[in-house]
Amino acid sequence: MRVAIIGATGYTGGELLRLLAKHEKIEDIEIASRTYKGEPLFKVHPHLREIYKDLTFISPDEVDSDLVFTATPHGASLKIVPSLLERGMKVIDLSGDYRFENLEVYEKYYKVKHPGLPEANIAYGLPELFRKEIKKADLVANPGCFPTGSILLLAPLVKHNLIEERVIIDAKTGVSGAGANPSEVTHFPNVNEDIKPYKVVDHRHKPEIEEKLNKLGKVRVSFTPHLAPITRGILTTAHTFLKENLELEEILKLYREFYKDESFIRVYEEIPKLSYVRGSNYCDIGGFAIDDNLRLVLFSVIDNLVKGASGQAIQNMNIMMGFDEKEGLNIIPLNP
Ligand SMILES: NC(=O)C1=CN([C@@H]2O[C@H](COP(=O)(O)OP(=O)(O)OC[C@H]3O[C@@H](n4cnc5c(N)ncnc54)[C@H](OP(=O)(O)O)[C@@H]3O)[C@@H](O)[C@H]2O)C=CC1
Ligand SMILES: CC(=O)N[C@@H](CCC(=O)OP(=O)(O)O)C(=O)O
Repeated sequence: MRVAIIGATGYTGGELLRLLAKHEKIEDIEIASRTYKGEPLFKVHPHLREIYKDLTFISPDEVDSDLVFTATPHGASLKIVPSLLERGMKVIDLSGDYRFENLEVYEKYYKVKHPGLPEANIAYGLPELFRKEIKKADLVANPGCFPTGSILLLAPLVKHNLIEERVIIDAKTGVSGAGANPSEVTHFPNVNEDIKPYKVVDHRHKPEIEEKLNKLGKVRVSFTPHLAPITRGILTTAHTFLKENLELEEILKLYREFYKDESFIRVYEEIPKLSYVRGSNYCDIGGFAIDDNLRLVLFSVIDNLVKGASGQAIQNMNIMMGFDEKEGLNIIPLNP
């Protein structure tokens, strides 16, 4: 199979290349960039030197593959994706441009005018919940990194109607979530030895989490992200209130049952740590605790560049193409 990556110079593009190098079904890869056309891959991704021989960047409009990963910023994907679909290519878009069914919500949070959804089978690419739709899709909207950790963390409780409508999600993210372009916010002295809340009530992942969880049950989401002095990883803490008293064992059993057939979800009693999933496609869920106000608190961890982006994109490709879902993703986490 022939795949292309547009935006291959970025962090998620580099991570796609790292993972695709071990994918048995990939015969050929095209890498596209506006700024590095004609340059060899290792100029941008020196860690991939010798792994891909003689691979050079082409221009995005030269791409001609069976499937294209658009690892481009929101707004840019809106301009690139429709013509790829028209030319008969399948697309997995890593931006937020095709994640929303309600385009008014997209426009409100992204401050970008949406031209409308293309005539194509579009699926939200969270395999654990939407595998059937992904199988039939021509265009998969790969989920945001925070939504991946948050939706997987809360789905069993919402689906089984066990919690009150309002939930609070507090998440800490690594700096690679902001992409490869440095900024004042991501400058080392501004991040190091500090933790900074940002977009405390209006982050664009709040409505994404809400729209998708509402397919399972009624829920209203409050979400606050924090930037932490780490490179990779998202730790998500959810505060929920149980409708009735439940034993922790019952909740753990419910989670194990809900995810029993899922290769990339691990459920356990202990509080999960970022290092348990670093570099891998796992989402670990654990640390369940209930206080005397019936607050149930629980945690998830993912690697934002893997399950939160490129690993999940490959999982989606595997489903779309009928490959083994784990192909290319048998990665053992890097602990510590
Ligand atoms: N980083 C993360 O953890 C996650 C990122 N995402 C999403 O994935 C997408 C890629 O993210 P990430 O790799 O971090 O971003 P980067 O900023 O690291 O890379 C994006 C790449 O897109 C290309 N690009 C930028 N603007 C345009 C444009 N107007 N037209 C065509 N190409 C363009 C650039 O390549 P060049 O200049 O060489 O053409 C750039 O290297 C984004 O939409 C992001 O929101 C989603 C989940 C997690
Ligand atoms: C640290 C940091 O800045 N993280 C980014 C994560 C966004 C992302 O990667 O997802 P989208 O594709 O939805 O933009 C943020 O909070 O906006």
